[in-house]
Amino acid sequence: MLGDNQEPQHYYVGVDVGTGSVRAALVDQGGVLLAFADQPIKRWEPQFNHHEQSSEDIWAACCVVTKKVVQGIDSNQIRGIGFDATCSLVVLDKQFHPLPVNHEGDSHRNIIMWLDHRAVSQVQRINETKHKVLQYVGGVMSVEMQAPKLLWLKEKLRETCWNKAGHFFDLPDFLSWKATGVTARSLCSLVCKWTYSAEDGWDDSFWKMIGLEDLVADNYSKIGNQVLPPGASLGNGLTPEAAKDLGLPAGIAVAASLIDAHAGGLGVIGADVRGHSLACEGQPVTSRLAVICGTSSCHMGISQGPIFVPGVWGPYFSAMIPGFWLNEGGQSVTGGLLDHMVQGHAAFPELQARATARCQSVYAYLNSHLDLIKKAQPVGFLTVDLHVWPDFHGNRSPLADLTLKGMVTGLKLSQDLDDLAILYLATVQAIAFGTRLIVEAMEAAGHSISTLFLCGGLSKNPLFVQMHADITGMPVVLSREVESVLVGAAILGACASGDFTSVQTSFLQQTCGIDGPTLINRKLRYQDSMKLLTWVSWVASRRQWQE
Ligand SMILES: Nc1ncnc2c1ncn2[C@@H]1O[C@H](COP(=O)(O)OP(=O)(O)O)[C@@H](O)[C@H]1O
Ligand SMILES: O=C(CO)[C@H](O)[C@H](O)COP(=O)(O)O
Repeated sequence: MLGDNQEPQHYYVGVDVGTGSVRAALVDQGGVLLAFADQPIKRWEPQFNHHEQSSEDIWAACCVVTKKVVQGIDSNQIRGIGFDATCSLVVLDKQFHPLPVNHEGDSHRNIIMWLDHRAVSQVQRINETKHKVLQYVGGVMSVEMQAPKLLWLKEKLRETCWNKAGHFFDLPDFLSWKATGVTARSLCSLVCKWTYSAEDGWDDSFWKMIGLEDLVADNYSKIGNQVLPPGASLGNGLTPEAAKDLGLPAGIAVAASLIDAHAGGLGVIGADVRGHSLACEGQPVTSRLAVICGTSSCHMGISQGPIFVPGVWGPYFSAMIPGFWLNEGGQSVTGGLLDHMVQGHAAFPELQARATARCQSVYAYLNSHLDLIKKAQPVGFLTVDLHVWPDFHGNRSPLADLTLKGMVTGLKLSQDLDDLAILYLATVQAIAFGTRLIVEAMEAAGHSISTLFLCGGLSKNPLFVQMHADITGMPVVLSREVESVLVGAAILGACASGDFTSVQTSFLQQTCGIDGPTLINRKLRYQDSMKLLTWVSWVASRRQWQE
């Protein structure tokens, strides 16, 4: 029961749609996460580099997890809901029904996923235009953005998809439409993936130059001509139909969404770090780099003015934190690469059996196995002659080259569990070196970064976190709340509810306190510098060879 002076408790729901699963959380007005649920989602790869999903499957998963987290809660106390999602392309017809994005005509598969690389020829032609909008995506458009995918649909599926399409949504905007019936797009998705400018709006000449003039003729109604800042309240809130689906009251506030990496950035970048003797204490928030590590890793750095970093997406105005410019570095597969390397190894069945016997995840088992095999030797020595080049799915940043492939040097004939553990370590190190290259490119262009703030599934892996500290030489901060991406989504809902005036004044500060033990040793240790020297000379020789 509430005491006389006690305010009634308010709750917010955050929903995060990642590549592999959908998660939801119930968060209170102090930013504390009270309930969590997750649910896997389907994914199809009908041919190499084509990756598809289903918007109906994803919405159904959102409903399952939301119903779970609000169970037992008085629905009158739930004030708002926010969504974030991967920046995948959802295609619907004029009546909002799913349209196929594949040659098979399977309309269930109506999403071209963010990591889909089918539009290679289209993105090459877009980049050849050297249009000025490309300055705002790091100088080179990525095949993972929406314009090349739209062009692919027009060129390859004109009859079955393009001519019938009524609505192309970024997945975060699809979810807010599904919840409210409002087709307004978030500034975040349009600026980051669709070449929209927060200051100047759409650039007609770009769309005409790349052969998508029909979108202009239609006044952009298919891709968005009403744009709202993330966290803005949409329409009349949750529709009765969506409310029934989600198990929430109709009419509660629904926020304009964020892309998942941006929700993670919002969830961690404002952390209150006082009292931990960190370099960033007393420094501006622009000295922090949020690194959101899931299937991919995204490196989010903000600045007061625009900074143009070759090969790093942006600068994007107000796309993550209102009033700040954003640069977004990225590695297209990180968690996805670790899963690929580990699951594809001959010793994987043995690893799985041993991890299951100990009730551990395969990664926890591998980390303890590395502790055993390194014995008195420092961990960096284990990989002095084994190197991984991690661009198995091209290089997003800073080389911005989708044609790059992965590589492993130093392999032997043996394929036992020790070899698997060492290959896994070398892969983690290669990913961390990738982050270092991105940080160096951002700093060379004018960013001044002193501290990394990690979140996402990979931040639960202590080896991954430690290697990022060792290899970048920077302290790594982890939020007390592990599910920071969901906190970011809930911040949107809190903002839309009107209980807070902006995303900055929501419970950002309270939420992102840090734990003592999560502060990571910032010193490069000797063993790691051994690896550093060999890797850096290997990278240098590989670059020479490419040139
Ligand atoms: N407890 C854990 N320990 C180690 N790695 C983990 C753990 N949980 C998740 N991961 C890694 O994180 C990745 C998934 O992260 P997640 O944020 O859930 O991804 P997504 O948002 O892309 O669905 C997996 O590829 C896996 O490698
Ligand atoms: O490009 C993106 C963000 O800008 C993708 O949405 C993101 O990389 C995919 O996220 P995750 O790896 O967590 O599933």
